[in-house]
Amino acid sequence: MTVRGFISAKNKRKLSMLTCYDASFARLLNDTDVDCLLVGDSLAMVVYGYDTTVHATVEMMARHTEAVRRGAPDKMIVADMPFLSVQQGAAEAVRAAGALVRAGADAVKVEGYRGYEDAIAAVISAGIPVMGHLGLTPQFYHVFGGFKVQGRDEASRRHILEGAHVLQDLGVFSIVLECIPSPLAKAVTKEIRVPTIGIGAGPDTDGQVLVLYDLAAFVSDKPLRFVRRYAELGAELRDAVNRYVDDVQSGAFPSLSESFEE
Ligand SMILES: Nc1nc(=O)c2c([nH]1)NC[C@@H]1CN(c3ccc(C(=O)N[C@@H](CCC(=O)O)C(=O)O)cc3)CN21
Ligand SMILES: CC(C)C(=O)C(=O)O
Ligand SMILES: [Mg+2]
Repeated sequence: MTVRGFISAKNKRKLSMLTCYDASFARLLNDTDVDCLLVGDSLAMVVYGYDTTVHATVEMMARHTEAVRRGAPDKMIVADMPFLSVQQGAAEAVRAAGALVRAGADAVKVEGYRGYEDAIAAVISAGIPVMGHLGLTPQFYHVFGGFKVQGRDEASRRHILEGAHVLQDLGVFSIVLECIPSPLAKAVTKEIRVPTIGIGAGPDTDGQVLVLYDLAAFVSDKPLRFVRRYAELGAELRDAVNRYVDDVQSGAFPSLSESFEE
């Protein structure tokens, strides 16, 4: 899949995207049908254990993008522009986006738009495709007062609808819609020419994205409303670890065939 192919999928077939943060999972996902990998700044939470995504840095994103590219040579990769990387002017935004592309990304994703339209335009002018991201933009955690569904009041609805048009006019190739009411996601999807990718935005977007660790239930937290668990790998892995510990304690592991002769 290429950025061009991504755009032309609109009104033809649904797009699928999953987060990926390391080379081993990238190798696995490289051999699946998923259209696109997202090196999400959610890695600050999922991989590094922070409470929010504001802790992700350009260096962190670039290092993980390199790892994902090594593991998944054939997949389209989008890398998140981390907190404050587009808010410090166009030159800084281009520098950060360039670092992510040199690390192996095909495109970058930017949360929001208001106040940094110029920076988004500069990144696109530099030859780096940009994916927008509206609705629950987690980098605005401290403004929203938590991870809260957006687009429920008229001002927020208007901000999201306007934002979709502003981003389209700036030239983004796609827009992620996160945690907004389904009818609003449907309206945005109908109004704009580029594909929308939803997470917690209902069934009517042009595609869907999930965090791989959520889809596979690696962590046994209470599942978020918008997550479907396609596997229970967390429970399976915990069970495997406990069987390993039992075998170590009983001496059943390792066997002779798992050991070297003289
Ligand atoms: N593992 C993981 N999965 C994600 O989807 C994800 C991350 N991490 N980190 C970055 C953001 C944060 N996300 C979140 C986190 C929490 C809610 C949440 O608690 N949602 C409530 C509704 C909140 C409200 O509006 O009252 C829900 O019930 O879904 C939603 C999105 C989505 N992103
Ligand atoms: C949840 C997706 C859209 C994201 O931005 C991330 O994983 O960082
Ligand atoms: Mg993100």
